[in-house]
Amino acid sequence: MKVLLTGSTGQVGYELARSLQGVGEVVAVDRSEMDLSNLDQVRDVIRRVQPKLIVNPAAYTAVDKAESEPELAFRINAEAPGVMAEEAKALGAALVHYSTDYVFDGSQATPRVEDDPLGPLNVYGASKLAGEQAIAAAGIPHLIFRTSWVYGMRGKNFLLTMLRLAKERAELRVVADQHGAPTWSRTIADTTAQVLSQAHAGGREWWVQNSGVYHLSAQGQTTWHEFTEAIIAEAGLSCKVLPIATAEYPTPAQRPQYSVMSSERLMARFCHLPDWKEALHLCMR
Ligand SMILES: NC(=O)C1=CN([C@@H]2O[C@H](COP(=O)(O)OP(=O)(O)OC[C@H]3O[C@@H](n4cnc5c(N)ncnc54)[C@H](OP(=O)(O)O)[C@@H]3O)[C@@H](O)[C@H]2O)C=CC1
Ligand SMILES: Cc1cn([C@H]2C[C@H](O)[C@@H](COP(=O)(O)OP(=O)(O)O[C@H]3O[C@@H](C)C(=O)[C@@H](O)[C@H]3O)O2)c(=O)[nH]c1=O
Ligand SMILES: [Mg+2]
Repeated sequence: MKVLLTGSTGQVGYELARSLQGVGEVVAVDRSEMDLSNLDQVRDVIRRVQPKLIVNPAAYTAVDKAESEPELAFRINAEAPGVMAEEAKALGAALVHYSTDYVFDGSQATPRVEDDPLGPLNVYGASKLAGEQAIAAAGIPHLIFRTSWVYGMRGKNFLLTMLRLAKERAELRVVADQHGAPTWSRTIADTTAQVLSQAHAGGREWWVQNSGVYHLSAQGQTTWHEFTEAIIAEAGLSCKVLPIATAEYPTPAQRPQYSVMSSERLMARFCHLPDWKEALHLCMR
């Protein structure tokens, strides 16, 4: 089976390029070959490759910058996935896509389930929600994995930022009133591969039964402050980490106060997900 993989230079895409090897023949394209802001090019590449499965971790992920580039964020995060869905429909292909905890407004302090009300607070979240909707509307076999606070040992992420800052500064000031679940890029890729091997075994009927949205986050919950303390401890560093309020760290984009998601649906149907601290330990080891 031919699999078209986007965003292979990103955190999740890099891991997927490895994890999907068992799923099929992977054709990985980067921005130079398929620029998601160029919708004609997205169409052309899919028509040329003719995949049976498209896996799309590529996205506009600069949360603060998106506030001043809403058109570009929507083109990449909403219109391009919409084009992928249309082309998948024409080819009889399935689409695997990724979304975010930032589709929730974070006003309720209990883990969100897939069908809970949505209400993104920022442009990035709104663009990702529009992408989900475009895919769902196409009526194709699809999986949308909503994940959160992604980190890993490569790419741009909070963990690497904090390790860098910890070496430059005597103390870090980090918000302690935003709650979420840090998720290792490798957990996302390996889980995707496991689900897809079940899909492969189940054939067409599997997609009819299982298409839809799934939360895919590490178990447990924390704050950016506590996550930073855990990173510093795992790295054996001794930098002080001061808890601050969101108001003390002003940013262009508003972020949800509580965006923990329940991954029970995914775990009940497919496989277990690790606790965030266990995964962090494995990642940093
Ligand atoms: N990062 C996070 O904390 C979270 C991410 N997600 C979602 O998970 C998915 C994977 O995210 P993650 O791997 O962390 O993202 P990264 O920011 O690590 O990677 C994004 C990828 O998208 C590519 N990309 C960006 N713009 C374009 C474009 N115009 N054309 C082609 N490729 C482009 C980047 O390419 P290049 O290297 O050229 O820039 C890169 O490969 C995304 O859907 C994201 O919305 C969900 C929750 C949290
Ligand atoms: C660097 C830094 C950040 N912060 C705060 C700012 C913010 O509220 C919080 C997280 O900062 P970041 O900008 O790294 O995180 P952010 O870009 O908001 O991360 C999000 O990215 C997108 C792509 C997602 O989909 C989300 O799930 C989430 O992972 O930490 C501090 O308090 N102190 C600091 O020194
Ligand atoms: Mg960021």
